[in-house]
Amino acid sequence: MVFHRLTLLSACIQRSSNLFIRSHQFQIYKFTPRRQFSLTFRNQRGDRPPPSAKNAEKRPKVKLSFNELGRLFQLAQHEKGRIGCAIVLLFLSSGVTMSVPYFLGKIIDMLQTYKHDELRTRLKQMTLVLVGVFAVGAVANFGRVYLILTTSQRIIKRIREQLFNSILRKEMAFFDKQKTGELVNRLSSDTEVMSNAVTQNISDGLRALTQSVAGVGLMFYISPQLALVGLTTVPPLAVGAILFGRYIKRLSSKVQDALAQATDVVEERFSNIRTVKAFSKEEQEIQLYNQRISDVLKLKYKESLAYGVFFGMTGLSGNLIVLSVFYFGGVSMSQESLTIGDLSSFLLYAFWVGVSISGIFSFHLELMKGVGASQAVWSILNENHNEKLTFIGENQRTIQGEALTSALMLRDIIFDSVSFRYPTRPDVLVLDNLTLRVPGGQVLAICGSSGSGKSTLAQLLLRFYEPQSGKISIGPIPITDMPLQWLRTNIGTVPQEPILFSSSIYENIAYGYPGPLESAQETLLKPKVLEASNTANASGFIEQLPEKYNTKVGERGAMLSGGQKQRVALSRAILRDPSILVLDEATSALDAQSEYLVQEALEKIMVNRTVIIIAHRLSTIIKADQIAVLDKGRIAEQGTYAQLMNIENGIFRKLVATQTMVDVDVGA
Ligand SMILES: Nc1ncnc2c1ncn2[C@@H]1O[C@H](COP(=O)(O)OP(=O)(O)OP(=O)(O)O)[C@@H](O)[C@H]1O
Repeated sequence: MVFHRLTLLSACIQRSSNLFIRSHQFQIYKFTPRRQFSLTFRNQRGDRPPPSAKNAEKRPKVKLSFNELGRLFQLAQHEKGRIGCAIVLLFLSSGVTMSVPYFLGKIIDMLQTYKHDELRTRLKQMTLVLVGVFAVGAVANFGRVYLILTTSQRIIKRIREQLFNSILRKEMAFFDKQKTGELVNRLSSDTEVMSNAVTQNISDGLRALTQSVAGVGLMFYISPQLALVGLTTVPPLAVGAILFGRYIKRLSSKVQDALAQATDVVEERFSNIRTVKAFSKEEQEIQLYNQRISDVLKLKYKESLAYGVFFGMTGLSGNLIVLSVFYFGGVSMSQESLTIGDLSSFLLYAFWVGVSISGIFSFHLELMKGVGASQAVWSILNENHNEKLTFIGENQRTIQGEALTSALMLRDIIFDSVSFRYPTRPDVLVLDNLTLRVPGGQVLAICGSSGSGKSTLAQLLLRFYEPQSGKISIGPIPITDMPLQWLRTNIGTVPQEPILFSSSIYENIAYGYPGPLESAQETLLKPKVLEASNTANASGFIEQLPEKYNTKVGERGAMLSGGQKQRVALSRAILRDPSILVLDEATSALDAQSEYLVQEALEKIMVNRTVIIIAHRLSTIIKADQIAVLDKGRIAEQGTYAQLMNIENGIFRKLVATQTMVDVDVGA
C-alpha cells in the first residue's frame, strides 16, 4: 500500500518537476516577447540600437543606481493606496497558495490514518474548510490582479501625458536630433516597461519573495534535515541561473539589434513604397529583408541551444533533488520520523520554492529593464531644450508701451545683423550678419539659389531657432520680447510641401483656428472655414468631392494633388487672419489651372498684410512690391523687379537668365 502510494507520489512529483521546469521556462520566456517587441528599437539602456550588431558589444551597461531606482519608484507615489491594497491582497492569496501543500499532506495522512465513516466525515470537514480558504484566495487574487493592472495603466497614462507634453514643448533643434520613431517608441513602449517595473513586477517579486521565504520556512518546519538536502542544490543552481541570465542577456541584445535592423528595413521601405515600386526594387528589398531575418534566425538557433542546455541541466538537477529527497525521505519514513503526508507537503514546498526563486531572478531583470527604459524618458522630461512658451495673460496688452495689436504686427519686419548656424550643423554659417527690412503691409519676394537660406529666414521669424547674434524686430519690438504664442498666432505659414493631418479637409482647415478648438463654437467656426477655403480658391474642388469637407485626406494628405494640398494649407493659414503671411512656394511647377488658382488666391489675401514669399516662380517675383536676393548668407540685392534687372552683372539678373526659377504663364 505504502509502495503503491509512493509510486503515485513519484508520478505526481515527476509531473511537478516537469511543471517546475516549464514554470521556469515560463518565467523566463514570459518576458521574452515583450522584450523583443520593446527592444526592437531599443537596447538595454533604452537607446535606439546602433546600426551594426558589432557595435552592440560597446553599449553602456545599466548599473542599478539608487537615484534612478528612487525616481522609478516615485512613479508609483500617486498610487500608494491602490498598490498598498494590492500588496495586502497579495499576502492573502500567497498565504492560501502556500497552505495548499500543507492541507494536501494532511489529506494524505488522513487517507492513511482513518477508514470508512470516520474518513468520510473528516474528508467532508476538510473539503468545506478548503472551499472557504480557496474562495478567499480567489477573491484576493482577483482584487490583486485587477488593482495591479489598472494601477499600471494609470501610471502609463500619467507618464505618457507628461512625456507628450514635454516633447511638444521642445524647441526645433531637439526634433532635428531626435528620430520620430524613437520618440514614438519612448511614448509607447518605454513607458509600459517603466510602469510594469513598479507595479506588476513589484507584485510578482513580492509574491516570489514571500513564497520562497514561507516555503523554505515550512520545509525546515517539516524536516530540517531534508530541507538542507533539498536546498543544497539552490546555490549552484542560482550561480548557473545568473550565468545563464547574463549569457542570454548578451545574446538577446544581439537578437534585438538584428531584429531592429530587420524592422528598420520594413519601416523605411513601407514609408517609401512609391520609390521602391518606381525603381522596381521589390525583389531586392525582399532579399534584403530575408537576409536580415536570417541573421535573427541564426542568433535564435544559438539562443535555443543555450535554453536547451540550461533546461536540460535544471531538469536533471530537479530530478536528482527529487531522488535524494525520496531517498532521505524514505529513510526518515522507515525510521518513522516522517509521514508520507509530510513528505508530499515537503516536495510541493520544494517545488514552490524553486518557482519563487526563479521569480526573484525575473524581478531583478524586469527592474533593470525599467531603469534602462526610464533613463531616456527622464532625459526627455528634463527641462532642457524647452521653448519659452509664454501665454498671453488677460492683463498683458502691451509690450514696452506698444499695444499688442495686429497694427503692431503690420509694421516693418527688421532682420538686424543676424548670424545663424543650425545647432545640428554648427560648422555651416547659414546667415552671415544679414540685414533686411521687410516693408510692412507689402509683398516681399525672397529669392536666391537653392540652399542659400531663404526658408531659414522664415524659421527665425517664427522663432523655431534663435540667431547666434543680431536681432529680429517687428516695429520697435524684438520678437524675443513678444509672447511666443502671440507671435506665431499672427504669422500664417504655407510651407513648400504642405503636410496635412490624416483627418478630414474640414478639420485640416479648422486647425488654423487660433486657440483651443473645443472652445470654438461649431456654428461660429464653420462659416469661417468656408470663407477661408473660398478665399484660398479651395472650395471649388472640395465641393466636387463626394464627401465634400468631410473627405479624409489620407496620411500626410496623400489623397490630394499638390495644388489641392497647397490650397487647403492656404485656407488653414488664412483662417487665423494673420498680419504676416509667409509662403514658401513649391519648387515644382503646378499645372496651369492650379497655378492660376493659387496665384489668384494669393492676390486676394495679400491685401492688408505683410507677405514674405520665398519665391521660385518668376510670375510671383514680378508681382512683388520688393525683391530681396539672398547670396552667401547676406542680402546681396534689394529693390523692385525693374531696379534689380537694371543691375549690370547683378545676381538677380543672372538668376533670371539661368532660369533657375520656374516660369509659368499665369494667364493660361
Ligand atoms: N534643420 C536643419 N538643420 C541643419 N541644417 C539645415 C536645416 N535646415 C536647413 N539646413 C541647411 O541650411 C542651409 C539653408 O537652408 P534653407 O532651407 O534655408 O535654404 P533655401 O534657400 O530655402 O533652399 P531651397 O530653395 O532649396 O528650399 C542649407 O545648407 C541646408 O542644408
